[in-house]
Amino acid sequence: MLELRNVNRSYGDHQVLHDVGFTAGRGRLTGFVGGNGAGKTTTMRIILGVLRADSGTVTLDGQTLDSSSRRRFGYMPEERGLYPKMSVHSQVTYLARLHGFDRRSAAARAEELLERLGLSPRRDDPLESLSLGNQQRVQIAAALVHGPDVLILDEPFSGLDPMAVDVVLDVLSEHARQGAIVLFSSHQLDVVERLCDDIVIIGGGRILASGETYGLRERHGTRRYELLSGADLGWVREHPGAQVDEFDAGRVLFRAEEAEAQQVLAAAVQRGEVRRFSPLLPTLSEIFKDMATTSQEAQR
Ligand SMILES: Nc1ncnc2c1ncn2[C@@H]1O[C@H](COP(=O)(O)OP(=O)(O)OP(=O)(O)O)[C@@H](O)[C@H]1O
Repeated sequence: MLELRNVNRSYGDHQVLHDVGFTAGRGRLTGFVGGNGAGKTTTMRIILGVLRADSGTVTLDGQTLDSSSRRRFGYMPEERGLYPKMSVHSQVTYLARLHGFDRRSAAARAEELLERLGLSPRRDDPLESLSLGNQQRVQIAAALVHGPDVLILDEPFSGLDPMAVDVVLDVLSEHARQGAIVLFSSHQLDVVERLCDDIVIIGGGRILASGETYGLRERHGTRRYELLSGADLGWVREHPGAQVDEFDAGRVLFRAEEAEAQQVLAAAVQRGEVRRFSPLLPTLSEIFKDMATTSQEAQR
């Protein structure tokens, strides 16, 4: 497990991280989300040891990190840094060689990753001739080349089309299933919601929430309910404790506490055939906006 505790960091007299603490577990995908300037990249750089924390600790399986344990890390930075003129295959092979693979296994490892990431047809093309999305896949191959124990990715999905998102997701999930820690930042909350086991939300340099994605959605906010009936549902608007968000004759979307929602359901059964009654969890995007607003208000 990767664990951060009470990590603080300032640039000059501007404090950008305030007692940041969270964990990222083995075998799981952990999404790190926050708005622009929230502190994601700064936190990731501290984990990687390229930036020092002013105070606080980062440990891996209980041990303080040093340069030797960090050799088992893979990193995909936000600013991409590969060789534009080199061919895709040579590039990934070269990086594998730097990590100590012999010539033959480096070439085989590169081949395997390019195949997995759908890049085989472009293996001999120079990086600069690839689309940005494909260059990004090469960057992911570069981060994975040595089978890292801890994989940290800054915005790995930005600029990828939905098919490419799925390809990359498969590769990352498979890597996590082999026992690695995979932590990545993303602005794409729909993607994070769909694919992450755990989530860490940061706002203004403070951790606003962390834990299992589903649990967070279950715990947070007032539930919404969708009710479909053969009869008109206009009466729900007058029902005490129910706040209607959408209404269209036989369909209503409303917010309510559990007890009131059950009363609405009972009343609907009295009035006609209920075709569907389903609680809807808030989306990550709704939770995130809510938390970001609350934290901005708290800091004013
Ligand atoms: N080298 C630096 N010198 C001064 N301030 C910095 C430096 N790097 C980052 N900051 C500031 O630290 C804060 C956090 O930045 P950081 O890059 O960690 O955020 P982020 O969450 O990664 O943002 P984004 O999603 O926009 O990339 C911002 O206010 C930023 O302006």
